[in-house]
Formats: sequence, structure tokens, C-alpha cells
Amino acid sequence: MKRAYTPRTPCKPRSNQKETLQVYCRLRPTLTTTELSCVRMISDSTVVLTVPESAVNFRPGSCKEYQYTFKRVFSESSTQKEIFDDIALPLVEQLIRGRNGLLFTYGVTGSGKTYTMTGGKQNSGIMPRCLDVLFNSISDYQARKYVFKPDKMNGFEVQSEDDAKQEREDSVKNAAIGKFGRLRKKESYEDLTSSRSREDLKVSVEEDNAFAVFITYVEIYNNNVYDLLENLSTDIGAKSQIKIIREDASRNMYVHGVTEVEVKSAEEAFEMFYKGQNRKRMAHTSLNNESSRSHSIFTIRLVQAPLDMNGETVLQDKKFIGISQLSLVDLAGSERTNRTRNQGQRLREAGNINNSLMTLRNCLEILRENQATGNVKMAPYRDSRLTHLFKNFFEGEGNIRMIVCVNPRIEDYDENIQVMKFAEVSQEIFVKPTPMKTEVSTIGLTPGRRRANQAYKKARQILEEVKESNPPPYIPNDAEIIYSFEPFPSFDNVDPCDADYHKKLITFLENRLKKKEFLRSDSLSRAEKFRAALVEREEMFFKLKQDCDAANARLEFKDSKTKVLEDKLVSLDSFSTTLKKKCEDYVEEIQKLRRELELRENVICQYTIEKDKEKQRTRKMAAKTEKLAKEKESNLKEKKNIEMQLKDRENRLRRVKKVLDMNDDNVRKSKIPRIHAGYGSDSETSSVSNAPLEPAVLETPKAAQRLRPRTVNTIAVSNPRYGNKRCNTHDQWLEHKPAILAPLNTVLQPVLKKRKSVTNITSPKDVTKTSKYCLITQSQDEEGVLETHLFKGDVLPGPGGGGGAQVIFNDVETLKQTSPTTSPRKNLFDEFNSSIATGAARFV
Ligand SMILES: Nc1ncnc2c1ncn2[C@@H]1O[C@H](COP(=O)(O)OP(=O)(O)OP(=O)(O)O)[C@@H](O)[C@H]1O
Repeated sequence: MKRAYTPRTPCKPRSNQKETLQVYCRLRPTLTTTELSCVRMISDSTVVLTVPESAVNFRPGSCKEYQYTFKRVFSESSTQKEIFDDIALPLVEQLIRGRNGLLFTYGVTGSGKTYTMTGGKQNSGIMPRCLDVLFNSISDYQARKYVFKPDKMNGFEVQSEDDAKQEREDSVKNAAIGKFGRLRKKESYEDLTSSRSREDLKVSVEEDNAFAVFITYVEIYNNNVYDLLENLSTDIGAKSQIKIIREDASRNMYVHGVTEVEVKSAEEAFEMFYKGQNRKRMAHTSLNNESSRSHSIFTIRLVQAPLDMNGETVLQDKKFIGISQLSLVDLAGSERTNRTRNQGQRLREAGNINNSLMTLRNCLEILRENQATGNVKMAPYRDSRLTHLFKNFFEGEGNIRMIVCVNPRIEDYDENIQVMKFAEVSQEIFVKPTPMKTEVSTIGLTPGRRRANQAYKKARQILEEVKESNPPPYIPNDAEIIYSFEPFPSFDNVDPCDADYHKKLITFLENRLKKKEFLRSDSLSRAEKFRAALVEREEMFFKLKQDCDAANARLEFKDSKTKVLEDKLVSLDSFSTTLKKKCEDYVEEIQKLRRELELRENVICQYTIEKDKEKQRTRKMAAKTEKLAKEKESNLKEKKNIEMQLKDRENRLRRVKKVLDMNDDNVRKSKIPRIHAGYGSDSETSSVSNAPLEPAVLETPKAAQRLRPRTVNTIAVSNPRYGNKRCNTHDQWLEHKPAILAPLNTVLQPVLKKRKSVTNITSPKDVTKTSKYCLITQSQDEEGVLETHLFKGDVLPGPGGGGGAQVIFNDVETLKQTSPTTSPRKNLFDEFNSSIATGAARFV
């Protein structure tokens, strides 16, 4: 076997504290048992590569082998647990002790880098196991969320409990709004966490410190840094921003503006990891179904700070904060493009991956050379984001470990050779450990204060629970446990002459003495403080007792006052009840009255309506009355006219009478029958009633004919002027009148000796046998005025001598009487009747 490359013995570290970069090799199992392998493990730390025929440097006939030595080589059958225990667990311990660590997997594509770093469901990789161990160790000593807060400049601040509480409440509200979405169900997080294999290991921690864990997850893709935990806007197609790498105040490199998530459990951290993993750029290539196209960097940052002297809250001083980080880097696989036959984007990605890996190799080579030769050649860290970000680690700060993953199949030989060479050389680089910032002794606080505080709280709780128990409860005194010293180192199998052991023992005893001294002085000062506090409490107690007595006296006084007030309250209560009752009665009464009022209002309303109607009727009546009054007035005027005419005629008649009187004698001789008829006005009536009437004698028929129909609206009386010469006592009168005639008695009746009254003429003989005819009609107008007409005429033989008769009317008389049913006229009517009666007596 020919050694192609003999690793140089690592350069002597300049200081004892320095360590070399540790490189491990892991062989991936072949897919099938028949698959040919070109890698062979010959010891725990050595592998041998056999040049296959397909290799570039294969020379026929020669069988070349290359041997490489690493810190440790893990065979194909090595478990994830073995890998973790050996490689990552020390890094977690160092993380808890405050030292930085960097672990990266390196190798050809498909060689098992992601598998080693993340693993699967049943075989958790390094990352979940690191989280498990970390949280197993610090879970009892975690600070409340947001007590430690990133200052956005790669550092942390410590917040007061109140501020942290406020921020917790705010974050709950923001989470409710749902801006920062949780993982989608379809993602594999739940599947992976539900039944994943967990680490039970625990590392001892500084109990008087409070811890908080923050995680970041970034990827370097095409030489750009992207934040995989960034809270992207909900807009469709929103892309994460390119982040830049900056140097902090302590000259450490960090990704500026990266999302740092505080996690309180491994599950929470794991959930965040898978959230980022879903965004990570993966692709299907001919060599790996799920090939990482970017370098992913998952960083766990552990922040710790001492508790205050009471062991209760974190010391509010930034300078005591200790920050350590463990970066787990899953590098993208190196690949030869002619083998992968990548094109387009995949080809560009491959180019970038290879470039950054090349830069990593260059930087480490220059670093190694510088350390070996003392040169100060500048390593091209800035050529790649990957080397730029971990510059501090490569320059010696922090612990670096590398796992070289090897797929032993012969197709990967050429690339594996390059990887092996680089990995072996990298082992020669030295790194120096970073000391933890916070040392207990520098703070000057009593160790064990967290436990002391817990014991104190426990004792108080016991006292609270059994306050009045007699005898007092037993309170366990944990002081010994709290302040106990570390046990003496074992003396078994110790060589008494071993100088190293002596040295260790002396150091141990010195530390123990120092601690004892510290505890004693601390105890004395505490005792002093306690005594002072006791005196102060005693004084306070005395003062409080006095206050209490005074308060008791006041209380008694107030009690008696209260009693008086209570009695008053009782009487007021009963009074109030009575008033309430009355009030209820009143309310009832009011309701009753209201109902009544409503009824009355309804009646009034109805009455008003009727009144309005009545008014309208009255108005109509008034109009009618007015109309009637006008009519009456016009009638009166007419009546007056008629009276005037009558008077005028009477005057004329009187003059005629005078003429007649003068020929009285002649008249008597003429034996003309006299007709007693009396009609006249009121004035005539009065004259009739005052003096006896003279019979009217018509000298000739012509004089009688001059009499015209006359209208009289006063009581009729017998008037001699109306005597008709033809109406002598020998004339046979036919009185034709209605069956029902208003009782006129003698008023309209001419005193006819021979008279025949009929209501209906049935035969002409009724007429021919008479010489005079009188037709009586009656009618009554609206005002109740009764008009009686008498149409008089002579009966003459009918023309031709056929035995018929004809009546020639030659006189008409009209009598108007007021209806006796109308009250104002009734008196007049009575007067008329009585006057008629008087007058009639005289005619007959
Ligand atoms: N030690 C192992 N035991 C069992 N299976 C393994 C082992 N290592 C890798 N594998 C399997 O090999 C396949 C490729 O592994 P992985 O994805 O981890 O490769 P990779 O180096 O990350 O590739 P790339 O660089 O392309 O991302 C996966 O299916 C993985 O399960």
C-alpha cells in the first residue's frame, strides 16, 4: 500500500489552551450489498481509498490506495447516537460552559451530510439531539421568556420582569392575529416530533444562572444569505430579503437583521427548524433525490446570566450576560458537473456551491500555513459568505469540528479524494477556546442562592398551609445541601508520588478553603444583616402593635356606631317598605285615573265631533231661516201692495155705496134679492164689529159684473157690497164642493135659501135644475195659509137646446186664512172665529 499523502504532525500549539480542528469521517452504507465500494475502514481513525478503474488517475496494472487518518472514523454501521455522543455532545457541554462551537458536515452530494445533521424520524441526527441535551440540562433554570432580548447587534439585553411580562402579553396578542404563521399540517414536523428518538442525556449547569435559548436558521444560496425564519409578508410571491454579514463590537461576525427566536423547549426549536427547512432550497438531482442546493446554518445561542442575591430574578446588568453559540452547518455537496449533467439553474447552483467550498478550502489552507510558518498571509474569507461568516472560528476562536461524509461507491471516488485531502489538512489548524464571561467569584454572590430561595419559598408555603398548627410544623433545613462543598476527589488507585495529582489536590483544597472562607464571611454578613433586620422588625412590630391597639379602639367605636346605624337602617327599611306599598297603591290609583281620563277624553272627543256636526247643522238652519225671512219679507211687501190695492178699491166701493145710498128708495122698490156676503180686511172686520153692516145692493147685473175676484187674507165677514142682483132668494144654487172642506161655517157660505150641495156631478140634470153654480176649492201653502176660492156663475141652457147646461162664471172670491195649527196665528184664528161667529149671527 502506498501512502499518497502523509499528514504532517499537527503543529505544536503556541499555548496549552489551543486545540486543533477536529475532523471525523463517516462512511455511508451502500445502497445494495452488490454495490462496489472504493473505501475501506482499516481502524477507528483510518480509511483507505482504492483507485477504481473509472477514476481519472487510474493507471492500468497498478493498484493504488490512499490512506487518510482522522480523529475518528465511523463505519457504515455507526449509529446516529454514536456520532452525536462522540462529536456533538462535547460541543453542547462547551456551549453550556459558555464556549462557541462550529460543527459542519462536508462531503460529496448524496454522501449523508443532511442525514447526519438532521436525521430522520427514528434516527434523529445531531441537531435534534443537541437541542434535547441542552434543554434537558437547563430546563429547571430557564429565565422567563423575553427577560433576555436580542439587541439586534449580535448582543443581548436583560429586561426587568415587568417589561418581559408586557412583551409576553403583546406577543400573545400578535400570535392571535396570526401574522407569524405556524407550520402547515402537511409539513413533516408533527410526524417527526411525535415519535422521534430523544436524547435523555443531561449536562450539569451553573444553577445560580438563568438561561435562555435563541435560534437562527439561515441559508447561503448562490453566495447570498437568506433568513429561513423570517416572517414573510402574507403577499403571494413575497421573497425573503438578502441579509448582510456584519461585525459586532467584539469583532464577531453575524448576520445582520436575522430573526432570532427564543425557544423554551426542544420541540419548539425543532418546530422552528422545520419551518425554516420548508423554505430551504432543495432539488431533485441525478445523484440525490433531495439535494441541498444551499449551505444551511442552524445556530443555537445560549444566553445566561447570574441570578441576583435573592436567587430570584436575573441580575439587571448587561455586563454579566454570557453568550455562547453552537452553529450546525449542513454544507451543500460538492459535485462534478460533468457527472451530474446539471443544466441551467442547477448548474449555476453547483458552480456557486463548488466556489464557496473552494474558498473554504483555500482559507483553511492559508490558515494552516500561517499557523505553521508564522506568516500573516490574508485568507480570502470575504470571497464567500460561508467563510466570511465563520471567519472568527477559523481564526482560532471557538471549537470547530468537521464531519466528512463519504459515499463509498466507486462513482464518487474522484470527488471523495479531494474531500479527504482537504479534510485531512484541515486537522492541522489550531483553535483556542473562548473563556466563559461570567465567573461566580467575580460577581461576589453566594453560590447556592437559587436553591436557598427555593428552600425559603417551600418553607413559607408550608407555614402558609399550616398556619395555626400546634406544635409548629417541621420545616426541612436544606442549608447543608445548598451550601455543601464538592466531595473530595477519590483516593483510590492514586499514586502518592504523582505530582499532577498533588497539584490537582492542592488546587481543590485551595478552592475549597476559598469557598469556605467566602461562605463564612457571607454567613457573618448575612447574620449581621439578619440581626439588624430583626431589630428593625421588632421596632416595627412594637409600633404596629400600638397602631393595632389604637385601630382596635377605633374599630370598637365604629362597631357601636355601626350598630346604631344598623338599627336605624332597619327602621328605615320598614318605613321604606310602607312607602313602597303606598307608592304601589298610588301607582295603581294613577293607572285607574288614567284609564278613566282616557274614557272621558274619548267621550269629549265624540261630543266635540257631534258639536261640530251640530254647528254645521245650525249654520245650515240659519242660512235656511235667513232665506225664509227674506221670502217672508218679500211676501209682506207683496201683501202690503195688495192691501193698498184693496184699500184703493174699498174707497172706490164706498164712493159707489154713497151713490147707491142716495138712490136707496129706488133700490127698495126694485125688489132685487140681497145677498149677504161679508169679506173684508182686518180694518173692515173691525168696522163690522163696531157697527152693523148694511146689505150691499147691486143695482144692475153690470154693476155686479164689475166686481172682480178679490183676494182677502183676513177674516171674512158678510159684506152687503157684494150683493149680486142675480142672487136673489128664488135662485136655485148648486154648491159644488170637495167632500172634505175646512170648517168655514157661514163665513164663505152665501146665505142661499135654495141650495143643493154636491161633491160630485153625476148627471147634467144636477146642473140644469139650478140657475146658479158655485164651485168651492181649498188649498194650503207651505206656511199653512189656507186659501178658499169660490167661483160663481150663472147656469144657462146648453147650445142647441139639447137639454144640457153651461155655466158662465162671473165672480170669484178668495179667502186666505192662517193655519190654526201655527201657534202665533192660532190666536188670530180664534179671534177670527169668534168675530165670524158674531158677524154670522147678524147675517143669518
Ligand atoms: N448513514 C446512513 N445510513 C442510512 N442512510 C443514509 C446514511 N447517510 C445517507 N443516507 C441516505 O442517503 C440519502 C442522501 O443523503 P443526504 O441527503 O443526507 O445526502 P447529502 O450529503 O445531504 O446530499 P446533498 O449534498 O445533495 O444535499 C438519503 O436518502 C439518506 O437517507
